[in-house]
Amino acid sequence: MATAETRLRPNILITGSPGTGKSTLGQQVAEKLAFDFIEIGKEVRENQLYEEYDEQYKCHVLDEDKLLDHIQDRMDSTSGGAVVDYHGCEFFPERWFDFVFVLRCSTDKLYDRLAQRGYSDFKIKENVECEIFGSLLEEARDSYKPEIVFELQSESPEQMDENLEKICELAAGFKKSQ
Ligand SMILES: Nc1ncnc2c1ncn2[C@@H]1O[C@H](COP(=O)(O)OP(=O)(O)O)[C@@H](O)[C@H]1O
Repeated sequence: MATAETRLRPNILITGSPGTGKSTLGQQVAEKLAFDFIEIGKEVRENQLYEEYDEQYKCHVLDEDKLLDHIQDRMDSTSGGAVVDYHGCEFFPERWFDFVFVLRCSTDKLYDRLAQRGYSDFKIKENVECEIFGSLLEEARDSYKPEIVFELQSESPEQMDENLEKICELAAGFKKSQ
């Protein structure tokens, strides 16, 4: 079972409210570093890692145990190099991640992005409120050591580029900083 001390490459978690840009940025980070991109939503859908369907939210309810079992070998591997994207973080084993990035976005921009996705008013409101309260940042700070948690604004393409640079720089310094 690998830890930060034994992993050859860092494992990276990109979290934040839905619509903040996790999958767009995660894809770019994984490509630039030649890491594996683990998009949790996609893994859950493709491998039926869910319980019942939630009519109100129009989505399946994640089965956390099934998901953790499903990605465990990749996350515990000594080679590391996983970029994980999910709008939650407290149920992952703490040892899995060397860096946790929390994307943030203003509520008006987030509203537009979620409306463009065709989300219901109910679902938009829930997600925008989650962003207003900074729920994901709080969850990340409660779940991981403060020195590995980074808050990143994700409102413009320029910020997306800056975030990509910052993550790649930190990943490159991973072993040096141990
Ligand atoms: N920094 C950004 N600047 C401008 N548009 C962005 C930014 N980040 C994401 N977007 C756009 O917002 C939408 C949601 O992004 P996405 O990566 O799917 O979010 P998430 O994975 O967090 O749900 C997409 O249309 C994406 O192009």
